Amino acid sequence: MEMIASNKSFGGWHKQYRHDSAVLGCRMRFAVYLPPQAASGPVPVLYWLSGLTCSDENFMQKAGAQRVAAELGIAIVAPDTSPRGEGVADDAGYDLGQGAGFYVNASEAPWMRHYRMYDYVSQELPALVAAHFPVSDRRAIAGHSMGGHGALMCALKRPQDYVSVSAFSPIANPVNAPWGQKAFAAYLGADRAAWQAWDASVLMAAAAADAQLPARVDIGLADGFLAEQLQPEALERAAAASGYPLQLHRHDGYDHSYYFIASFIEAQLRFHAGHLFA
Ligand SMILES: N[C@@H](CCC(=O)N[C@@H](CS)C(=O)NCC(=O)O)C(=O)O
Repeated sequence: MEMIASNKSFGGWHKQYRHDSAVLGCRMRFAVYLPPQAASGPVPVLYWLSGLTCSDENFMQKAGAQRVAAELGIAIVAPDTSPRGEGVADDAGYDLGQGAGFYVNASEAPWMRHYRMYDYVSQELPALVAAHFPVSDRRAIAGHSMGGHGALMCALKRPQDYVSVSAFSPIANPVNAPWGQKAFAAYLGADRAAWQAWDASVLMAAAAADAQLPARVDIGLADGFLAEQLQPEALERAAAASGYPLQLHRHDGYDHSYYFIASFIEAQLRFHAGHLFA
């Protein structure tokens, strides 16, 4: 692991690293924010999964999360959104291939060789972070859009690994949305039965009572992707079906951008703190 950037921020440190991922079979970059409290002992950690076209940098540069993370004493880890590199399969579209890994493990050629983002964000990266940084085993997960869905999916598939989950503008039901259908057809194949295990609304509707985590979702009502791609009502129906403790907040006038995320990241961080420090 090689450190490639280090910036002091609100008394803590933003750092970027490169490492060779065994799971993805390529060199990856990720970012960490370490709050000042990390200098004197282990701190809980929030994983942030970004949306289409993003890298580890969008959240760290645009969300303005460092001030509140420093106050609360929460580390934040932001991975990239796909495997990367010249030898890694790609597509000309912004919504498939590099920058658009959808946090699934691909089963189809040519994607299956590198696109194993679920295993990367839920297992390889947390193990690497635990080995190199002063973090406790209290872990939460959050994300935006494709990454909002990824966060919900990770929390639903591995509830034992997290204490809480949140999302901004998630693609709530990808098996029924154009972005999700395009990506899942490529990564998982034509058989839609195989897609179900990677859809947060499908998983939430079936979540057993003892596998449910506190969940907060924030949606902007002026988000141009809301009706066609995001479909938050699918998640609401799923939560109602299983009794899942989902808090869905709708915000008038906000769009899909980081201006929206920056406006409510404090609320999401305080939500997670209530569980990370419980
Ligand atoms: N480029 C796409 C949208 C991509 C997009 O909105 N990406 C979101 C995540 S889904 C994002 O966070 N973009 C990067 C940024 O705003 O920093 C389009 O124009 O339709």
